[in-house]
Amino acid sequence: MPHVLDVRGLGISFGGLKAVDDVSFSVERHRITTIIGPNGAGKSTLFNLISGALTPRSGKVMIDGVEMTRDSAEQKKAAGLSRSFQITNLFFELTVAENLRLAAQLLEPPSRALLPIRRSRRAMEKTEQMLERFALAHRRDELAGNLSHGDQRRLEIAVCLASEPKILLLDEPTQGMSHADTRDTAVLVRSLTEDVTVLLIEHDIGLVMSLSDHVVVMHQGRKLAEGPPNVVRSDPAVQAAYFGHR
Ligand SMILES: Nc1ncnc2c1ncn2[C@@H]1O[C@H](COP(=O)(O)OP(=O)(O)OP(=O)(O)O)[C@@H](O)[C@H]1O
Repeated sequence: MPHVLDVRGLGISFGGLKAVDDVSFSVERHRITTIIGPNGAGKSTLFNLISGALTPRSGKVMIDGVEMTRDSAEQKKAAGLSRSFQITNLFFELTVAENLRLAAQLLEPPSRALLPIRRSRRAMEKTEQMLERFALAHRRDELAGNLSHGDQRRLEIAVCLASEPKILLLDEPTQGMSHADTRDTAVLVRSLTEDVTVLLIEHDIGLVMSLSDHVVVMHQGRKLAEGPPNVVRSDPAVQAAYFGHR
């Protein structure tokens, strides 16, 4: 079976700057792979190249063995790649349940996509499932805009999952969260791997070490190292570049 995501020799430059330079790695199914690296290392650019927000100058992006390097973000989404970035997938003026139903509507075949949402049984069932799983059932009729920041981030992840993607790209899911919310989100992200493969960008090194199955270290646009968290952490090159000491 092919890897759910394969990145081969990916590169892009901005002016003279090689923001991502010849980066290759594979993502194993149902595991958590985390991209780390100092500010400006190229993590967000790499995510943009994978998700289709940017088109690479060189290299390949394969989803489930199919080359999709130059496909748009929408095409990649249809192929099962979903990206959560902060809370940008939410409609603040709709309720929690409505946000989920809209996303779950994508589960319907195109011929049924224009049915009134209340007649879409699959979307309704998925919505209920997500409300339970993400502990948002008691807030189902609240406007998304009125939720706490932590609940909004949780709803954002739920919305991404409601369309049953194969792979979920999470960009700093705990940024700006309280200690308690960070802990809850870590538990939640870990539980997601039952259904989906997770690719993360995360700065909180404690979280990276406890949550990741596999870590890819970026530095100045290049892949500096990759491996299990404890192996990567003790790598002298990573120590020097990322943790700032030798
Ligand atoms: N659209 C752009 N135009 C020009 N330069 C860019 C653009 N996007 C990113 N860069 C540059 O590319 C490099 C990599 O940036 P990127 O945002 O990918 O790093 P990062 O690892 O995500 O950093 P951070 O942790 O601070 O978010 C940086 O030097 C950045 O200034």
